[in-house]
Amino acid sequence: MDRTFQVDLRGVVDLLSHHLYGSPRVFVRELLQNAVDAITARRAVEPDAPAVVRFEPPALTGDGTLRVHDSGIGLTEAQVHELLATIGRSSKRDELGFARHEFLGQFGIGLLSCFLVADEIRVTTRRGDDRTVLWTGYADGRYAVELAAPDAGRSEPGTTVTLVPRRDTDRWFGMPTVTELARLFGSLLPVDVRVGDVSTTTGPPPWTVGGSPAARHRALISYAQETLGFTPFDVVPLSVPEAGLTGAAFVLPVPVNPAARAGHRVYLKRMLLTEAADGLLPDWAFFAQCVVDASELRPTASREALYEDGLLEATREALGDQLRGWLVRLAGSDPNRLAEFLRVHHLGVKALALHDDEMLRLVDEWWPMETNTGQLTLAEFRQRHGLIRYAASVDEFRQLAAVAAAQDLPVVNAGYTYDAELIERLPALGRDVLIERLEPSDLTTRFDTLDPAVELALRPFVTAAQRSLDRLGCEVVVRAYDPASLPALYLVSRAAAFQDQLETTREKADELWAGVLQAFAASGPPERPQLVLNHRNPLVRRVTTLGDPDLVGLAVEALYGQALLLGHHPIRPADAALLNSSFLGLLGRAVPEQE
Ligand SMILES: Nc1ncnc2c1ncn2[C@@H]1O[C@H](COP(=O)(O)OP(=O)(O)OP(=O)(O)O)[C@@H](O)[C@H]1O
Repeated sequence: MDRTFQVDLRGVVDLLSHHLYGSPRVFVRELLQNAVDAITARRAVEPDAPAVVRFEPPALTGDGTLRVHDSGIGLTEAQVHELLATIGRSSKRDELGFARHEFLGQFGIGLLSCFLVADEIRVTTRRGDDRTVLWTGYADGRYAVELAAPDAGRSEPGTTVTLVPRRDTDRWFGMPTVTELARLFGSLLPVDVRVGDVSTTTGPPPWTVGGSPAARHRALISYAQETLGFTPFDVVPLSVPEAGLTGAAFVLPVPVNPAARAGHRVYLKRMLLTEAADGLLPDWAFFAQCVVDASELRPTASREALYEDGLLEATREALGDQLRGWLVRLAGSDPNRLAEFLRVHHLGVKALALHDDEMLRLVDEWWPMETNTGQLTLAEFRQRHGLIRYAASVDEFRQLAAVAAAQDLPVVNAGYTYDAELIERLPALGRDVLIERLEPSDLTTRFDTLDPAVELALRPFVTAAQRSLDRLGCEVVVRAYDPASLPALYLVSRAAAFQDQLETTREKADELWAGVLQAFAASGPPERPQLVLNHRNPLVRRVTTLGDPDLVGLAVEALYGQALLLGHHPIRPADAALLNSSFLGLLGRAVPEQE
């Protein structure tokens, strides 16, 4: 024999309150939604029927209950039995079980949310000229239906829902709370919602208000100030017809952490769904906060988030296109504003440019980068210098920018977040874009070698100098280069830097790991870092002519230490010890001994 499931209503209410809804406050929304749907249904057959919903909190009813009156379609006795007594039954789905387009509700559980705050729900309803029906439901699952006496029925069609508050839920029934919640959820609804005699609806969404575009823009700016709490950098109108979506994206006036962005305010059929929707815009668009109203997007059952489906995905893409279009238009019409925008949101735009050619072009053309020939956009840099040579870290740029400039070698500082990856992606924009990462050791090839006679004369000096730096794994070279004021430059090729790091790690690692790391070590003689002394520097010249080998050692060590410091190179313990001993040694020589 077939049997029917029994439902323990207390269990279901517990499920709703702890696992579905974020807060009991949703009962106001569900009541409002049912009233609006009932009005929609009535006006479909009776277009001139009144469209009023009125909340009466206990302060007005005087009997401790909250009542909500609507001028909706009402229910017949048969419908009361069918719809109110079965969880999950809804009049708002079609024969195939799909949510009907014109209604807010669809799941058939909304009324249950009232049990989050009430022990008893009474529905007094009249459909057309039918007798008024009274339905009373209790939190324990019992319900009763009766017909009102002919002279005690409602005077007009419509429904009144009465909630008898549960113990300890008073705070949800105060006049200010009910008013605030009615405003929050329903301020844009196309019906007149009142709490007592106070209207809580403000009319249509501000982005649909007629008038000139400039007036609408101003209205949206004040809307953002009042509702979102900031003055937007700009407002972008949004529209996605497939989703029945209209709205506006407010470009944030300050940088935001992409990971901690604020959600979007989403209305479905002009009823607030959430103030913190996720997934409405593509991730990269974290510089905008949207307020939208959509008729076709679906809510999750809790009505607190958007349901992730193909339509939401297509909508997200369309909204992304609209924001991208705004950016591109701004570049064309108001470059100064665009520069201002980039100053605030460059990180977001750059993150986007990693995958998007249009955005890459925007960065290429408009984002000023630090170079050793001043601030330039990459496009300007290419125009002036052809090849984009870049230092991939800020330290590398600092070490080499001035020296490279003196060798007429323009270099871009690509050490900031995303910059190196963006430059490496630039050739995607056109085959004529040439890029090259600066290799520090290449600089030496630009320095002038010395006259052979001079070189020969310097040999004893170089041998002495090399002896003192051998234990540090550094090679001493003498060249002539600009600027003459720079006595020495410490150059380390990327391969050598890697070997260096490997060596340090190997010293610290245990035997097993040291063996593993050994496998990475380059075969063949390692490329050594170089200390390139500048023969154009007067002090260096004097050092090269010193007769005392000890003093040569001290001087070269001091030059080595200074080159390390100037170039922001890492200082190893051996370097620090050397810096110390060379400084004290030189000081000892400079200060004559007292007899
Ligand atoms: N104020 C009202 N006037 C007329 N009918 C109502 C009213 N409130 C509820 N109903 C009827 O009761 C049914 C169940 O309501 P309930 O709020 O539980 O679900 P729903 O609105 O259909 O869907 P959802 O769970 O998405 O809100 C509704 O489909 C509607 O037919």
